[in-house]
Amino acid sequence: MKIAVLGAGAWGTALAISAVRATASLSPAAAPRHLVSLWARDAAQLADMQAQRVNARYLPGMELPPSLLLTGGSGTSFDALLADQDLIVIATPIAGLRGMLQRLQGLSAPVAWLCKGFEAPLADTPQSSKPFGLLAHEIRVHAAINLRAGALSGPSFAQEVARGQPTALVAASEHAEVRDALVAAFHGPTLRVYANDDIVGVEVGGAVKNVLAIATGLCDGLNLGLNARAALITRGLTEMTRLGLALGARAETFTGLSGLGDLVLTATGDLSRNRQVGLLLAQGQSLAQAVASLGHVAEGVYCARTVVQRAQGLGVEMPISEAVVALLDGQIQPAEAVAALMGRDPAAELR
Ligand SMILES: NC(=O)c1ccc[n+]([C@@H]2O[C@H](COP(=O)([O-])OP(=O)(O)OC[C@H]3O[C@@H](n4cnc5c(N)ncnc54)[C@H](O)[C@@H]3O)[C@@H](O)[C@H]2O)c1
Ligand SMILES: O=P(O)(O)OC[C@H](O)CO
Repeated sequence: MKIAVLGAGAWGTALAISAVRATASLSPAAAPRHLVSLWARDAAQLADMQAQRVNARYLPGMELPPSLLLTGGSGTSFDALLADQDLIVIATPIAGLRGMLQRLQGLSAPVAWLCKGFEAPLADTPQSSKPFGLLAHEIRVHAAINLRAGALSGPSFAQEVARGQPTALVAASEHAEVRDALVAAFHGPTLRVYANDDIVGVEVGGAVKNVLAIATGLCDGLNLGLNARAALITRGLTEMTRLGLALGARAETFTGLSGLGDLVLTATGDLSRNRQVGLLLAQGQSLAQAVASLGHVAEGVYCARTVVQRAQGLGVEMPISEAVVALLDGQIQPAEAVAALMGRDPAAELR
């Protein structure tokens, strides 16, 4: 297959490396499985990657296979890159998705995005017509309705995928040919790709787990204990599921890779940028300091308010996400967030 990956951050680079690799062997000299192009927005970063054959800014220490084509630029060179691809993968944060989809309008190749989150509400849109930030598949409806597209999601740290460590992902789309293209592109000896047609559930899971990972990072940074962490993860899964069901998702998706799977990984794995934000806030850093020290996007910081707004609009209770928003907005201190959650009235576990 010919595959173009648009965005040379940590995750786009890792998946590009993975798609080139034909076997479990990490030898850069092995024959490539697919013809893969990695497109970088930043000219200086592109030049550096071409010179060093490493993405030192976003995925240091991982050699780029010789057959991986490194490219950049816009205008006709961008159009030429897209002209004859079998799959186009958008590897930007959700903030860049709308612009990318608009540039891809009219293409017939399947398109997939990797971002997990809700788009921030658009500043120039009247409150009355579109008050909430959107999930990625909702952005597609607004920006490029004719594209056949979907999401590649699930529990996956870029560094582990680039190293060829065993990982399972989920290819989500209402279009079977998009799911099939993602499986054909990425399923291999070290990466299993499952298909799911519940894109709403997969995207709610991927977005909300980032907010919950901030909460568990905070919990662990405050040394509240393993009981507290297990409680946060479990009750977090409940509130994620409630929002998903209200948005039209299927319940089973939340016990799958993009629900429980990604929540466990991100809430407990120190490679998570969202968890790191919680850990740094617990140390007394300001949100600005925590975000600046990461150097990578932590989507939960940007979408927590939208998660809560959409839940409130649907009458869905999300107390953990609400506490994260109050904390990120500086309305409460970490210890007060804990007190607010523990001080809630008794409730039935199942409602
Ligand atoms: N890193 C991971 O392990 C991982 C795994 C799964 C999913 N994701 C998701 O993938 C998305 C990208 O994450 P990442 O880790 O690669 O981020 P990153 O911070 O490592 O890199 C982001 C990349 O996107 C580019 N970019 C930023 N804004 C852009 C815009 N408006 N238009 C075009 N390009 C833009 C940057 O130049 C950079 O190359 C996020 O939504 C993240 O939640 C990441
Ligand atoms: O580093 P995070 O917190 O953005 O998480 C990365 C992936 O989404 C984990 O699946």
